[in-house]
Amino acid sequence: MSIDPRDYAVDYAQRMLTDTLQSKDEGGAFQAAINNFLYLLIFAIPVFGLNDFISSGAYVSWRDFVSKEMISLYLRNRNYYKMYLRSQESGKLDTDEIDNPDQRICVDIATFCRSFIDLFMLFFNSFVKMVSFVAILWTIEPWLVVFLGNRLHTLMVTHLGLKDGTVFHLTLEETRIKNQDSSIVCCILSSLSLVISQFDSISFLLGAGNRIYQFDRELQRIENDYRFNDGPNQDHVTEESTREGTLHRRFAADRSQKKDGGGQTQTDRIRFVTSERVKLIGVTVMAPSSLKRTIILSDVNLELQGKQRLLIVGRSGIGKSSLLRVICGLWNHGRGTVERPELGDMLFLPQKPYTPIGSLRQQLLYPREDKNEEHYDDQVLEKVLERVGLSQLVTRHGLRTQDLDFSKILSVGEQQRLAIGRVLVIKPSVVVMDEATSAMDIANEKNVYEIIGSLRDGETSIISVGHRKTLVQFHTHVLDLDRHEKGGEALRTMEDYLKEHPMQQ
Ligand SMILES: Nc1ncnc2c1ncn2[C@@H]1O[C@H](COP(=O)(O)OP(=O)(O)OP(=O)(O)O)[C@@H](O)[C@H]1O
Repeated sequence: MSIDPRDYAVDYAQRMLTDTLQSKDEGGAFQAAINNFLYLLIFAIPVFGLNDFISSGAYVSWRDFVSKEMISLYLRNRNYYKMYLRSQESGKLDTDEIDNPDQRICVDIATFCRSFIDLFMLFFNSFVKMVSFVAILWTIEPWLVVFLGNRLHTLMVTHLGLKDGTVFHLTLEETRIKNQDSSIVCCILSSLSLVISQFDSISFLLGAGNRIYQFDRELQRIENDYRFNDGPNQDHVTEESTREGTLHRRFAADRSQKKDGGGQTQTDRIRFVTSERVKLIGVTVMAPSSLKRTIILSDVNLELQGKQRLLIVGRSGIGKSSLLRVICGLWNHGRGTVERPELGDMLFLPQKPYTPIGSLRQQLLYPREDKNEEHYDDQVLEKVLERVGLSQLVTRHGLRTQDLDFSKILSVGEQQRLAIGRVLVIKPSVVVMDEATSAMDIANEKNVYEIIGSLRDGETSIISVGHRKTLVQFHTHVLDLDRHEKGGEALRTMEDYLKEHPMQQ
């Protein structure tokens, strides 16, 4: 059953024409009907056009706003990476696994906004139409409204089991009213049965809404963890705390005890302090399981000066990646203090870089926020790509032209070089690399370390984890976690380390 008001307007005009033809154009009624038809067109075209314009405009603006908010929350404070880690831990933690975050942002928000606006317009139009038709009916015969009220109830029930045509005939026969009245009955009936006819759209709306709600709730949870455990308040904790600071810490302590059923205390959180250099003081790293606190590494001490490049080595599973996550503020489970620059001044490069769907330019600017984007010149970015050996990508895809899923287009080695391009854009004071060159050939790996070594006049510190022997030549110091496990001095110069491990050369 059609419920588009345009159909009813056309039906109404057609019926007027038919009536005048049936009455054999008494008194120039046909000409009047033609004129009415023309007036209706002149009035209806802009009104219906405006209706579409407003609903499409509302959809685009709303979708744009919600998507930007979600993207900003997703990318802020490395939330995307924390979400990825949480999803891996979901078997061990009481968290929901959030699948396909990109799809939730791209598709679910669009589906939700579109369905909501379409349904809203539909219900609104139907409501207005029903009220106006009831009013028309009232002007024809007031008793019809009361009579039809009772009949409509029966027809609504019948409608569930009958085809539209049958309902139409039933309506005609039962009410024994004129053509106009019967079409009014159909209108009212279709308005009332809207929820049934729109059942699919309502299901889509609820499904998409639920997926967005889950995603948002998980992001808020991660964001709260950041605010109370890794965030700026915690970074600048001093003994002479303000009232606000005291409250924040008390809240964080209450919260962590509540969350871990009292099994974890405030002392099971690593303290972060902003500093120019990376320094670890008595850092113990724990696995983020809510049930059992397994210690991965205990009492690690380390101080890294500018120009120093640290390679973290040790057997598989000893805790190299976990230590990097702690340094970058992705994990805070454990004890001790981590001093490090502001997170915005550090760049963490995992083995498989995150490539949000977008243009080549957006890949390079990630994780910089949108508002800073225009600050970067296209030519500068093209030079960056040239330096990491990816200038052919500009010819192939353009810098701004296409939104692409680069994780499917580029090889892992190329994605890793793209991530190095981000280092050139951001020029951080500390670069943390977790097997970030593992898929590159030797020449590209050498080029990458030379590039990072040349940043900030060589003042950029590097902390790497990797198993390849070739990495030794690019680092000045080694943190040997195997030695640390045996109780020996873990931090040594590369020279000393190589005396003991000549095979690594
Ligand atoms: N989310 C987690 N929850 C519980 N345990 C974890 C979690 N992530 C890592 N672990 C455990 O912590 C230990 C250290 O893991 P990590 O990834 O840091 O080792 P790694 O030295 O980097 O290993 P590899 O060289 O193989 O990459 C491992 O025993 C691992 O199983």
